[in-house]
Amino acid sequence: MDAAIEVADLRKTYRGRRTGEVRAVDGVSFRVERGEFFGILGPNGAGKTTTLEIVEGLRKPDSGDVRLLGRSPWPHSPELTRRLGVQLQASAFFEFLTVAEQIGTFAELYGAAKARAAEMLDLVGLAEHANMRCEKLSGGQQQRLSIACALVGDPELVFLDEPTAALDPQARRNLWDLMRAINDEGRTVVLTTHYMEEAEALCDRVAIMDAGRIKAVDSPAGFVRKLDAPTRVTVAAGQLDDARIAELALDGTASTADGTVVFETRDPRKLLTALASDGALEGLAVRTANLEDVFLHVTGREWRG
Ligand SMILES: Nc1ncnc2c1ncn2[C@@H]1O[C@H](COP(=O)(O)OP(=O)(O)OP(=O)(O)O)[C@@H](O)[C@H]1O
Repeated sequence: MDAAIEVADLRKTYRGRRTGEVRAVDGVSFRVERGEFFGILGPNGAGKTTTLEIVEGLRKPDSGDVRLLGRSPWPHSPELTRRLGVQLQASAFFEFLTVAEQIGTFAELYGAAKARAAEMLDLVGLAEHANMRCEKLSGGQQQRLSIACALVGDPELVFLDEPTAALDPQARRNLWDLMRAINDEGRTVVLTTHYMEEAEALCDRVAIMDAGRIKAVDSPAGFVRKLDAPTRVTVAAGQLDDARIAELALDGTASTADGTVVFETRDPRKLLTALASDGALEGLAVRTANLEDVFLHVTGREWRG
């Protein structure tokens, strides 16, 4: 079977009078399998939206090739469009329409049944707001409505461009559940995000993007495993004397600052057992490497999501 997405060597340069030349996408290639939850993670301006818009067939690249479900997005074909669900970063709703009218318009465009529109509103938790005008919805509700509109045509491949940007943590978690459910139904999902934890929590594989390029692609766990970074164990100072700290640090490092002792070890189990038997667990914190450390390693830059 064809891959869900195959992208080869995409390039796009914007030319502005004030900004000069910006190489927004600078040789991007990747492949997404059917049924995958694929993330494109990168800071603001990395080129995620431009990449996604090209892949969706909304923007033409300067060069490069895109295949969606085995077909080129150009020229547009209704057969292919019907199999795609696109949620854009800034959704423009017809503000005078109600929620039901808005999604009804999308349902008509996709040739979907009225019942399907109601079902989607239910799925995203907006059924009781069906008669509310779109302009009255909160930010989170608008994001959910735009996802419902993207799903109404029952797409195989769903694109979500930073759907949780600017949402409060609770609304973000609710959307995570919704995105998981969409993928669990067998749909391929492509998500752009600048939230590390989001990519870590949702994606089967993540492409780390920076300055127009994809720097690496792997599963979140695979990235961290390959990094082979030590575990950082912190306890409150004052529970261990210097000699014991040095002894416990034998297979790693230890430093004391700001009232805490920080160990870096490759054998956290042994260290934690020793700390427990010393009764020195006050202020304990254990931190393993995460995608933030991976980003630093892969790009040579601190994460500034
Ligand atoms: N229409 C445009 N005209 C000129 N420059 C643009 C245009 N769209 C994007 N850019 C520039 O291209 C670069 C990549 O932008 P893009 O929006 O693709 O990145 P992004 O990773 O999606 O960032 P964000 O999270 O802020 O949307 C940025 O430097 C941006 O300023």
